[in-house]
Amino acid sequence: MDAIALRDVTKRFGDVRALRGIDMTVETGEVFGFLGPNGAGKSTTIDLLLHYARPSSGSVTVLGRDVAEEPIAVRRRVGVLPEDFAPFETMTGRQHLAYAIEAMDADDDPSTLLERVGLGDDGDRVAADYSTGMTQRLALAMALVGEPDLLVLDEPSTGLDPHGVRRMREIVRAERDRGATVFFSSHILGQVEAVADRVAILRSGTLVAVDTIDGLREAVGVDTELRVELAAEPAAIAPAIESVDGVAAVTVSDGALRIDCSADAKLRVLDEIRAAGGTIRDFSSSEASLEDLFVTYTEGSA
Ligand SMILES: Nc1ncnc2c1ncn2[C@@H]1O[C@H](COP(=O)(O)OP(=O)(O)OP(=O)(O)O)[C@@H](O)[C@H]1O
Repeated sequence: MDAIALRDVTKRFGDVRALRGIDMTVETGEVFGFLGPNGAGKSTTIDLLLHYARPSSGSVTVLGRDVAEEPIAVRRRVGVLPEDFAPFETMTGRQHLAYAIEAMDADDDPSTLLERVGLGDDGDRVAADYSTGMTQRLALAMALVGEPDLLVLDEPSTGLDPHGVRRMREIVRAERDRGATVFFSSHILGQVEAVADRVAILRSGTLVAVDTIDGLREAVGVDTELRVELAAEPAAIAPAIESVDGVAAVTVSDGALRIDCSADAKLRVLDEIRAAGGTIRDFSSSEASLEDLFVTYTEGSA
């Protein structure tokens, strides 16, 4: 069973075509990052998953159920961290959790959840007084109530300090290890890279890529820059490397070879240098950042 399946989903708001035919499957047990620039349609997609809004056309299946037909059954198995969570005026963090536990008919211990998200010392404070990051931690704790089969996290890192970001990542991994599926939206790319098994990139309501991070790098093509220092003159070796499969360009700078190549060509390049008689003193490689990939996929007119 897929955790999420969208089939030819469109969503219009008047003249705005927020989603333009989305086909996407999230497998059970994976951490799936949902990326896109502002206005791409991420929140709209999440609203459809949770039946907060209906698609203009197409079908949305979550945990094997058609969301339009069984919205309540679906929601009982889904933990949600909404983008715009605002605590109730007078309730403490602990009371928010007690409320969520009752609503989910679950038996979690509020103290354990508060500890888990790093609010162990603040559970009895009024949540409306929490800082942005603390509010986000509380929202995550509420999403974890009842060991949901699917976690839907909308921009979960918003407002978190580096400790909070790390804790969020650890919780996401722990939830995946427990068997849950995690679907989270973000435009903070490094965090997606660190934790997602696969990512989808949305641009102006259209999916432009669904792949692993490595797969995206490969699809974009030239993605690795190798710098190799040789014992002898590098220019003599350069022609031999140009013909290696996956190499896009070879240049000599500062007495070292600079090779632009695909990620899987790195070892072939080093082998070829040795085969051509070169002695490698040192080498380093830098890979295209997710930021570069994101720009590659989302820039230009829609
Ligand atoms: N209720 C609405 N009425 C009219 N237009 C809407 C509505 N909700 C969303 N839109 C439009 O749909 C498009 C997608 O918006 P959405 O909020 O899904 O983007 P997003 O990817 O979540 O962006 P962000 O990263 O800025 O949160 C935008 O053009 C937005 O203006």
